[in-house]
Amino acid sequence: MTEDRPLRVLGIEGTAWAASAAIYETRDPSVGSADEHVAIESRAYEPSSGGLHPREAAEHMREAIPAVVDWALDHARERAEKESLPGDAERSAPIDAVDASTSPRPQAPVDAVAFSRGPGLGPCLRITGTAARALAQRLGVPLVGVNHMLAHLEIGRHRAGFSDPIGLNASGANAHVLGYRNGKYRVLGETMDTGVGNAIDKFAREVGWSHPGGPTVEAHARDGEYVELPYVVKGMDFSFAGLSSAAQAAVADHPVEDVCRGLEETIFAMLTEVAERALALTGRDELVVGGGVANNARLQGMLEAMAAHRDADLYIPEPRFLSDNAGMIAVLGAKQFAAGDTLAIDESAVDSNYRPDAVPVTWRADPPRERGSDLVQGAEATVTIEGDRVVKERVPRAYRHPDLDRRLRAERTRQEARLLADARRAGVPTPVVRDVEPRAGRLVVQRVGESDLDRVMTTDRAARMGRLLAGLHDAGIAHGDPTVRNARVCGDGTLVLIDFGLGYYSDHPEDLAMDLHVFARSLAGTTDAPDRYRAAAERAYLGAGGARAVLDRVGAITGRGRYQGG
Ligand SMILES: C[C@@H](O)[C@H](NC(=O)OP(=O)(O)OC[C@H]1O[C@@H](n2cnc3c(N)ncnc32)[C@H](O)[C@@H]1O)C(=O)O
Ligand SMILES: Nc1ncnc2c1ncn2[C@@H]1O[C@H](COP(=O)(O)OP(=O)(O)OP(=O)(O)O)[C@@H](O)[C@H]1O
Ligand SMILES: [Fe+2]
Repeated sequence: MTEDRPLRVLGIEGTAWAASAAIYETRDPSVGSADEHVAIESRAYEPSSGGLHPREAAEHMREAIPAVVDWALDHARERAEKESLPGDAERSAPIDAVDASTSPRPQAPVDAVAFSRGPGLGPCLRITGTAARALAQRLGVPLVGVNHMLAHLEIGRHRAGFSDPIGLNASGANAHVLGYRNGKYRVLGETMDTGVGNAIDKFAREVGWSHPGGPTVEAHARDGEYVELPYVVKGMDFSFAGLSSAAQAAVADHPVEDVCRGLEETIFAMLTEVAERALALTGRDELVVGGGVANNARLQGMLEAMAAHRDADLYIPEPRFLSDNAGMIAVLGAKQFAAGDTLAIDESAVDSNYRPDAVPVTWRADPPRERGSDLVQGAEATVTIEGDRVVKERVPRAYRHPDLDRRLRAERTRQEARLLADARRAGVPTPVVRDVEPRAGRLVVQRVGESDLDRVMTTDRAARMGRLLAGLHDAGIAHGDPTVRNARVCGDGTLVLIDFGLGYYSDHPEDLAMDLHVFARSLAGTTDAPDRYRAAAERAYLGAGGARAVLDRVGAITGRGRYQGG
């Protein structure tokens, strides 16, 4: 902003439970700071019983949105009156003499109105959208449509001053890990079923606790002993459905405090693990977190321990920016407004399934891309090269409960050794296993290849990867994590598959399809021509026995990340 008066943006949030409005005032929305001005007013909807009822929530929005917006406008007017404006002639110009796109806020207290366009509950979104449109028109200022999920992460990037972090969204209706690349935020991993907050809230409701259950579960977990529950991570995707039902069943045999502890330990270890995998895959060293569940002290502690372990910078926004709030909408709205990313009223429809990776990112530049050092720091193991051997050690993870940690390290080491050998016998190139000590989490294998695939990706190599997966699947093995970092390229161009730690035996199309999905995801997160590589791999994969059925499932998985409210 070059003018001497600041930019002031009104944000409105109303996707599910929080009716919220905020005023963000700044001289430069590309630079955040801890003392910048963000004023937020929110009214929470409390369900009469059970979980969120969309109709009731919409009724709440109808009542509360006008009230919080009035509060925010009053606040903006007070701020505007305090501005010293020597010679600010345009402020008093009549509205119709000024082109709102070049010189906004002729008389209005704000320069733009930003609103949550989705994802969220349809009836709530429509009320919020209508309010935002009416207000922008009445004030004669532009309207900005904000993706709620990106707002959850951009507020952290903004306040931290990070340039290119990985983002972990831990909210009620969602759970995903995002990384920016070439104009879009790419989904690196996400829940295969419910949102993380919903999974916890559902368990809490079954136990008879009121909504939202997250804070109640947290309070009980503090006095609990860990109990084992299903831990499901596939590549960088994860699942909570089986976990929720197992936790409900476990209440019959264990004190509820213990089940709460098991639930938290398991769910948050899954989220921390995928966040770490995303950092390792993309070679980044900054992490931001967003969403209501990120209020949880145990999740925060796990992420802190993980980040410290790998020397990454972690930023957790203050609580008022974690749970749904209009402050994050106003801040991202201001960035979009400054980039000219505004909406025509007749193109401003809300979208209850608005995916974060569907948003063209107008407000930030591409960072310089380099993969730092050659030091090998996998997501879960330390890999040491000793001559023609590679020693892979699954070192204990301090963020995990010791019982869960022991179990995962031993299981994965044992399974990896078995699958490497079986794949090899089936004709799929893998390193020869020299030694395995599951309890120590230690595996010694033959050193293979000259480079990881991500560094030397070509269409031909993508096709080779497709053929290797076809061979593996014909042998009844799902790799579990076939990213571009888990294939090695030899001098003659052939590929060798490594890292079977998440692999398992299966011939279900859904499981096998996950492999192709994980590979495609990793292409989008690390290369510049993901669609071409993906097409080449899938074409080559057609050589596999049940290829058609598997490829059909891949399509279904890719389209799966829908908003699941309530
Ligand atoms: C689309 C939008 O409407 C939705 N918003 C949303 O879910 O509200 P949010 O404020 O981000 O998160 C609410 C969730 O956050 C959980 N939560 C709040 N405090 C918690 C705590 N201390 N521990 C665990 N969960 C907590 C609640 O139980 C609830 O499930 C979303 O972002 O997915
Ligand atoms: N047999 C091998 N020969 C040569 N290099 C290897 C071998 N095994 C592993 N590496 C190198 O070490 C890196 C990490 O190994 P691996 O993927 O097995 O560990 P990880 O911790 O499970 O990693 P991630 O979970 O991030 O994929 C590989 O990307 C590769 O560069
Ligand atoms: Fe949210």
